[in-house]
Amino acid sequence: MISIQNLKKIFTLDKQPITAVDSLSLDINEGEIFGVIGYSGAGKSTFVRLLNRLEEPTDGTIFIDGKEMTKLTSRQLRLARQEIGMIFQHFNLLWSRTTEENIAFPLEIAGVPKVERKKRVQELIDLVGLTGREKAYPSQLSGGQKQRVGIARALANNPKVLLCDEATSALDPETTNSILDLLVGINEKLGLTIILITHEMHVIRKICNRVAVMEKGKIVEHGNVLDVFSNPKQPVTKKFVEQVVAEGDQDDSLEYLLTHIDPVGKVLRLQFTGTGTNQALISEVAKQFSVQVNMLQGKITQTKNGPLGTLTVQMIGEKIEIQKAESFIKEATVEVEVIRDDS
Ligand SMILES: Nc1ncnc2c1ncn2[C@@H]1O[C@H](COP(=O)(O)OP(=O)(O)OP(=O)(O)O)[C@@H](O)[C@H]1O
Repeated sequence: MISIQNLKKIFTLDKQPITAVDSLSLDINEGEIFGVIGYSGAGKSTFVRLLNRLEEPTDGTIFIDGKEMTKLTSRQLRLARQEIGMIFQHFNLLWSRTTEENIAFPLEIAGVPKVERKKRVQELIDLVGLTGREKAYPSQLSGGQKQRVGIARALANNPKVLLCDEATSALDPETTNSILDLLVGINEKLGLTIILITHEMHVIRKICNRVAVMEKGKIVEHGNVLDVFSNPKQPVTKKFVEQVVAEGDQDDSLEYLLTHIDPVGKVLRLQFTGTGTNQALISEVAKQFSVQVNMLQGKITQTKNGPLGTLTVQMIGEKIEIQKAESFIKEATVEVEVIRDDS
């Protein structure tokens, strides 16, 4: 759906060049939710604004749905932008217009006749869960409701792509989750390609299929969310991963725990990387084999593609039963590391 080659944006500030996006190349598939994560100043906003040419690229090419965005005339660009919706951190609503008037705005610009417009606005209001709030002004809406108006407005002209610029950063955690659920629902229902930029790992973990990590205008690492976060290579990626799987903290307390448990059985560290496993595994082990499972510590987080994290357990029982249980766990494609063997 989107193909970007060698994209570059250099701003000039006080006669000094600032490279905000640097030789960036990336392909984004149709229908996926693609996350871009990075710290403040990494170039995320500039990157996403280059996609619909809210910023003009200094160099490089951008193809969206087969159209070379960088080559479009201003009239062609206006039409192409109807196929690219965008939502913003601070919503960017028109404060003197009601919910329905805000949503109708892009339809008015596209020249959609009044009767059709009315019908479409009502459909969108129902889709984003704002039924009953049609006549409210933005000042009368909560943050989450304002973002719902922003989403409905972005979807008005049936875009193929939705760009989300820190769309949940101004919202509390609960509202963030409800907006993320709405985005997933829209992605599934409409088959829309979503590009979402954020500095929050939680957002990536919850809804993205793939992720790119940005630093100093470049993509330093990208791939499937589980692959990138179960095996982060760059220091910046490792820092983000620690937000959801704090392994460093765990090693110290494990050392302590190991000196305080009976030296029996086997201590295993199970690494969950999403491939066809779930937390029911442990209860299954306890049911099928004559072993006791003593949970020592763990941190498992759910991603869109399955669980990710580690669990450290002590297996107590006959040596042969422990071996059987260990093989069973390995078959479930969980990585197993023996931390201590007293069996
Ligand atoms: N219009 C502009 N003029 C000059 N420099 C700019 C402009 N817009 C962005 N920059 C610079 O480009 C770099 C990247 O900024 P950008 O806003 O894209 O980063 P970001 O990752 O989105 O960070 P944040 O989340 O803080 O916005 C920064 O050094 C910023 O100061």
